[in-house]
Amino acid sequence: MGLVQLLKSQVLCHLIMCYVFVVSGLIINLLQFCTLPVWLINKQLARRINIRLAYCISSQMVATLEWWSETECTLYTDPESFPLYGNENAIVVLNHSYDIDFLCGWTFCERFGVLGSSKVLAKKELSYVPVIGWMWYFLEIVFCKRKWEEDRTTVAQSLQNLHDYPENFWFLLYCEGTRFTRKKHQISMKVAESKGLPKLKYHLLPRTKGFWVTVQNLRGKAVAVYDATLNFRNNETPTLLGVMSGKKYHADLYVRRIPLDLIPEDEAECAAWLHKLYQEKDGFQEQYAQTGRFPGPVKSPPRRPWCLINWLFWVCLLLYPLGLLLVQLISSGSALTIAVAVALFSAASLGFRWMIGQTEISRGSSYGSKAQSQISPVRDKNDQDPSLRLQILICTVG
Ligand SMILES: CC/C=C\C/C=C\C/C=C\C/C=C\C/C=C\C/C=C\CCC(=O)SCCNC(=O)CCNC(=O)[C@H](O)C(C)(C)COP(=O)(O)OP(=O)(O)OC[C@H]1O[C@@H](n2cnc3c(N)ncnc32)[C@H](O)[C@@H]1OP(=O)(O)O
Ligand SMILES: CCCCCCCCCCCCCCCC(=O)OC[C@@H](O)COP(=O)(O)O
Repeated sequence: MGLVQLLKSQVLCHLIMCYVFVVSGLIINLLQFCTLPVWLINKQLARRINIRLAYCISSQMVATLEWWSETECTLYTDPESFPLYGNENAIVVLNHSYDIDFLCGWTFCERFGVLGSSKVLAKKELSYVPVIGWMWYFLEIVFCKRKWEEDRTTVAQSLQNLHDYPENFWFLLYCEGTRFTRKKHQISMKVAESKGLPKLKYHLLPRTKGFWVTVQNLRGKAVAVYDATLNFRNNETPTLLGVMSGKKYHADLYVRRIPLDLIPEDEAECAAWLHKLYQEKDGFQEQYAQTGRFPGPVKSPPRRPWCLINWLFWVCLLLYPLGLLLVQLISSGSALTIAVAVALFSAASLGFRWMIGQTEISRGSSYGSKAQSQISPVRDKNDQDPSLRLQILICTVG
């Protein structure tokens, strides 16, 4: 291990990175809060300001991936679609199998110039995460409780609000609804079996309602669906801590552009369309497992310097006051002051670890792994015949 690599793997380095990220993030959150009056006077201006402020936060994580860990991100796509990426509004459908799949998604957003404006259908719990979750409020991110009866109106309304959004954005949908684990996979395949759907090997059974509501409500605004399938070379299982330790990963992303007009409007047909899409995605993953590559030519956009410049700016700005504080602390010689500082430092470290934990599949939710979370009583009563209901219940409990 070289000296630089050794340095990158040090906990102290990670703490400094987290310090810069959190303190700069909170400053930006505050600036975002200050845009509220602008919102009342000129909504589009407030949105444009918030896009740039959000970029200052998310691009720090992208810089960590691209410049610190030097992870390679390769794009497989057809050359005709390539010039359209970043120049139109699109719905992105991505597999949800890795701790850092969202970060790879962000990297492509950055390279196509839509990082600040990009959106996601995110679980409500993420809105409480400081910095990222708070930033998302001002970006008009669509949150869901993963309870359809509650989500159907709120999600549709939030999507409608995006119709006059002033800049191009990608709207990310993880149709699997939760991250892949063996247990969740087993359960979702039992659900697939009970619905007479073909089994998937590499994906959870997609949840179709969020996709349908998104497509319906973004019609006229988004023009395409980008079917994106992500994998990592050599069976790598990347983590955020790995990235922060300077570990270099190799991500491969296969993207197909599908015009939105080709997607059926009818809910049942749209659901069937999505199930078919996931069977195709599974096929691509199988090909990747066999050959180590996705179909189609490679057309990778290069990394851009802006996220690194932004990161260096915040590092320079925030390390000086931290150093000054440490010097003053040590020279104060007061045991009480030092004890308070140590306590604060420990609390901050725990907070940073909790934030990083949000990205870890091993600390993920139980959504999709319990029978009760899958069949709501209302839908149960209206949508399914009793024998099918019983069958699913037996399958999921079993
Ligand atoms: C050129 C480059 C291109 C691309 C680059 C790639 C990407 C970049 C793009 C943008 C980046 C932007 C931002 C990224 C940054 C950060 C993102 C970080 C994370 C946020 C992600 C999340 O939080 S994921 C979790 C939240 N999202 C979702 O859940 C979306 C999917 N879910 C749905 O659509 C759901 O339907 C719902 C949430 C709307 C409602 O959920 P609910 O559970 O209430 O209802 P469902 O109807 O889904 O469930 C019941 C039906 O499902 C059947 N069932 C039961 N058990 C299961 C099971 N285990 N698996 C599957 N299905 C199951 C059940 O039988 C019911 O069936 P019905 O037939 O009645 O529907
Ligand atoms: C410079 C680097 C400093 C890093 C500091 C820490 C940053 C923490 C950022 C937290 C971002 C959280 C995004 C998590 C995205 C995610 O993947 O969410 C999972 C959900 O989809 C599904 O959840 P689940 O049902 O639990 O699988």
